[in-house]
Amino acid sequence: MTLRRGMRSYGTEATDVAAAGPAVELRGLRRQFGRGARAVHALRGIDLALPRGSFTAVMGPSGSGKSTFLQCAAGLDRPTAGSVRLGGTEITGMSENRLTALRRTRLGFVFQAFNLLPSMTVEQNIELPLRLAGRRPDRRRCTELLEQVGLDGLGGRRPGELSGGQQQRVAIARALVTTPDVIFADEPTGALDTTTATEILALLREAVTRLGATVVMVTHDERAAGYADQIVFLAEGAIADRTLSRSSAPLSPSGAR
Ligand SMILES: Nc1ncnc2c1ncn2[C@@H]1O[C@H](COP(=O)(O)OP(=O)(O)OP(=O)(O)O)[C@@H](O)[C@H]1O
Repeated sequence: MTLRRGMRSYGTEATDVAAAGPAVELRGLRRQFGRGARAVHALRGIDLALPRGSFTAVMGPSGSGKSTFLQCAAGLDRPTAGSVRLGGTEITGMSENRLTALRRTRLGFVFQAFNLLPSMTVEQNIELPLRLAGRRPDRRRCTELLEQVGLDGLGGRRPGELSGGQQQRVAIARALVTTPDVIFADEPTGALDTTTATEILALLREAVTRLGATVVMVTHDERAAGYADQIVFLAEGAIADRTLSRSSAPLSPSGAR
């Protein structure tokens, strides 16, 4: 499965000023649950900068802080300390309304359980982020995305009439529709068989390589992580290691290539 050429590219369209900076920048990120003797330090000071157009896998044992990392980086949870910049915008301290608006317009999400709305058609699911952001649904864009993810002609179906792999393709199209700064993927192949998982990972890889999308993916699966440019290993809430997965280009200390 490959993304077709001739697609809308990412990059300079919305935020030229910020375009030069990293897509994701985390500084001294801490997240503590509870207090005193019962405090759990889920994140203990994460420093990480992810360039635009990069694919990062986040791995680590159960309880190492992967979900907390994703939630804080995507503005779904508030860190106890530190800062999160997305597409050059500091989100720490943002009001809930502004955060919601930012998530709708500038972030994409792909979940293990697909999280499509069953009563809506495929096309309506893909257009949903545009509607929520108060933007006009764009039929041509939707058709283009359906082609890109290999679902031509299936726009009128409902999610229940699709296979798991097809549903995840819809979720990827939905994540791409707003041309977001970052796509956060949480175990996107966790519910899929090996062959289908490979197709979905190849699709995410191509969204990065050909469209210039930025993907941050939490996964337990080493093979899945192999599709990323780099793997960040968490252990007990800290970055224990970082390895380049596909490229041999060295990473600078700040994480930018
Ligand atoms: N809401 C919460 N309240 C208290 N502790 C929490 C909360 N959420 C997470 N934790 C704790 O923070 C730590 C990190 O949890 P997190 O879910 O981020 O790990 P994970 O690496 O995603 O684990 P898994 O791979 O099992 O999903 C764990 O010790 C967990 O018990």
